[in-house]
Amino acid sequence: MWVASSTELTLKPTAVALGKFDGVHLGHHKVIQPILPPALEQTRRKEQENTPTSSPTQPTQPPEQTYSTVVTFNPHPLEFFTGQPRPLLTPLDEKVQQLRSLGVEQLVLLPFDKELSALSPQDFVEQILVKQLQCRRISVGQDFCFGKQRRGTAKDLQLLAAKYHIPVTIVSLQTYTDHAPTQETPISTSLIRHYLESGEVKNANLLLGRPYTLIGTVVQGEKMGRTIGFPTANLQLPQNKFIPRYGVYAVRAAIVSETPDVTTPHQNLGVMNIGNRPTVNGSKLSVEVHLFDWCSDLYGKKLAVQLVEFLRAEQKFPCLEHLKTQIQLDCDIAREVLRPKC
Ligand SMILES: Cc1cc2nc3c(=O)[nH]c(=O)nc-3n(C[C@H](O)[C@H](O)[C@H](O)COP(=O)(O)O)c2cc1C
Ligand SMILES: Nc1ncnc2c1ncn2[C@@H]1O[C@H](COP(=O)(O)OP(=O)(O)O)[C@@H](O)[C@H]1O
Repeated sequence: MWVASSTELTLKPTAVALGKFDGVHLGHHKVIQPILPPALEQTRRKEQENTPTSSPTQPTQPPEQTYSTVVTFNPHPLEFFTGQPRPLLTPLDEKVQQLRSLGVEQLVLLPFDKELSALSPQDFVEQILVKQLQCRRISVGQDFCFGKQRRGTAKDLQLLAAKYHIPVTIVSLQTYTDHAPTQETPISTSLIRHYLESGEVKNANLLLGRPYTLIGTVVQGEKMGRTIGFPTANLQLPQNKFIPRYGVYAVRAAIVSETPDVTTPHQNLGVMNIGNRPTVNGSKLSVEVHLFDWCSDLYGKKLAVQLVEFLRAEQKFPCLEHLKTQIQLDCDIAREVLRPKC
């Protein structure tokens, strides 16, 4: 997938899905769907790529090729306006990986600055979408707002783009059925963040359409884990990764290459602790995983850890012996949680 940090570097013409897409959740999938080339078209393109010269059987006038493009803002507009770094469900690398798996060909990161934030809805359409991105088709969510002070709505976009004969698909908010009595709740990034903050991992995973995943490089810790019989791989996460509720989780993990593939099976089962380790008077955040049935070195490797279930809050134990007993219990519970159910 091509990642462009400006419109000059963009492959054109484009079919564009617009939004922030943090999390790339099930609602986002629906917004992205209309800009993806149909399966048949994808096959044709692949065939063309493999054919060195044009063959007489090819259609004489193939439809114009557009690049399926997700257009988003960098930094996140909230970060720009508040000056506060915003932790993300999917930092850039993970977002790229998720979009690629959906079949998106290009990600454009529009530099969100004073100039861009001051564009009127009309100027945004004319300058960015029409002139710079050569947009042929657009898809947005129903609640999409754009232009200066978020004045433009999805309907406005539809009207403005119609002047240039650009069709705009407005995707209604995807909902999921919450607890009884069946209540339809819109899927949103903020709801997923709420679930993760409160340890409701299963709900978060349901809305994401996949498990929430922490991807990081294994770094050295204080080498205490091995002394209590539970070595833990300490993960260094991207600085802006959203951290879920502190505590202990049942997890599935995979050792991944530099560019992790979403299809990598997460075969290694284990337990993860997220917190500051009050028992050993730790003061900074540590994210560490103990893998079951594993005994070799992981330093420097990249691990992708899927959160499956929140087991308990982090506690301060009176001594390491008590912590050790509790971790053994955590492992037993996690094995049960992770056991394939028939
Ligand atoms: C499953 C699990 C549960 C843990 N629970 C706690 C806890 O409740 N309180 C705490 O202070 N530390 C907890 N820890 C963190 C340990 O204190 C930590 O693994 C140990 O200090 C070793 O750290 P090291 O990897 O830097 O050597 C937990 C670790 C694991 C793997
Ligand atoms: N089952 C296991 N789970 C996690 N890490 C393991 C395991 N077995 C061996 N290791 C290795 O041991 C290291 C963790 O040992 P530990 O004593 O906790 O040291 P550190 O404090 O550096 O994390 C991991 O980084 C990894 O290289």
